[in-house]
Amino acid sequence: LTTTMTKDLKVVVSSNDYPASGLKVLQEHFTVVQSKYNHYGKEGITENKEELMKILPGASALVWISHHPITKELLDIAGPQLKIVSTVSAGYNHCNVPELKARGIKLSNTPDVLSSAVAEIAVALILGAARRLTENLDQVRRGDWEIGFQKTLGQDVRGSTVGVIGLGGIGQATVKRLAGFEVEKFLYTGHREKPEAKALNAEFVSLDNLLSQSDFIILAVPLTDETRHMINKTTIAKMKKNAIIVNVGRGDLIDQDALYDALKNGDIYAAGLDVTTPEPLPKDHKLLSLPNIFILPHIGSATERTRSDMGVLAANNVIRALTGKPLLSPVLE
Ligand SMILES: O=CC(=O)O
Repeated sequence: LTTTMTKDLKVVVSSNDYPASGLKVLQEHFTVVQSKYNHYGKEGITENKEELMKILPGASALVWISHHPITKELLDIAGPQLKIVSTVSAGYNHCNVPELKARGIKLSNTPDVLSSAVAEIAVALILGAARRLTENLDQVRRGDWEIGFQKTLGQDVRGSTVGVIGLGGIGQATVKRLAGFEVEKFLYTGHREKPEAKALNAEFVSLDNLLSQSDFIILAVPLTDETRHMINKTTIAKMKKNAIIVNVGRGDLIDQDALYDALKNGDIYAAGLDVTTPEPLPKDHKLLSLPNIFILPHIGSATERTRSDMGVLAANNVIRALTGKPLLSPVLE
């Protein structure tokens, strides 16, 4: 297909804050219609939903910037010519894969390009939780510093055992970054042993082993029916008392009621979360009443370079789908 032919094809971009670099790639090939609204912003979901209802009909591709679900209704409104949903995220738990599959619609995501940025946030969460940054920042903000040698003491990463649940791109990038912290031992668990683990000095163990041995437990798995609430009352009971849980995957990997109880009762030491349920977390949510939790507002991939790379990859997947070529990062094809 030549560009003049593909110019007849309509590509819908679901939000007004898609990176300019990605938009430029799309506009060279297609007629791009972009929503005036941001899924997350003040304008909110309702306005954007109405806008999408207006702009979706006739779309050949949908570039999806949000974790709001891809519903049957949206797909019906788009129409049978829709060839691909290109989600600008690594996670695709919001994409209704069975429905896309049933309709023969392709799905792509943006893994790998975000692994280092998300790993940097995993390191930030580790340090934030271990060094009690929530409490310590509070002291600075209040102008009421605790004085003394044995004040709010934290935990070392040096000499610790770090357990990674899900040694994919993000898990591997996190281990690489932590290598300089003099970690004693890296463990990981997942469906199968990973060839990359050898070079990282990471040992494959069962989930139970990882839970009972790790000082830091890092969640870097996708959210699926299998992983939903994998951190719960039962699995927390297997952890060490000084365990620190870090989550850069999805909020629903953790049963937050169980996490709250464990942090409140001192059954584990702390948690660092970049993802929660819901997002945004209401400011009166009970998790925010805890001193031993360090929460960030889902900023894992939120750097200029990474978001731009994600935008361009999503655009290139659209080009490939609409010109009959294999996707660069397929989920479904
Ligand atoms: O959460 C972010 C992503 O899945 O890319």
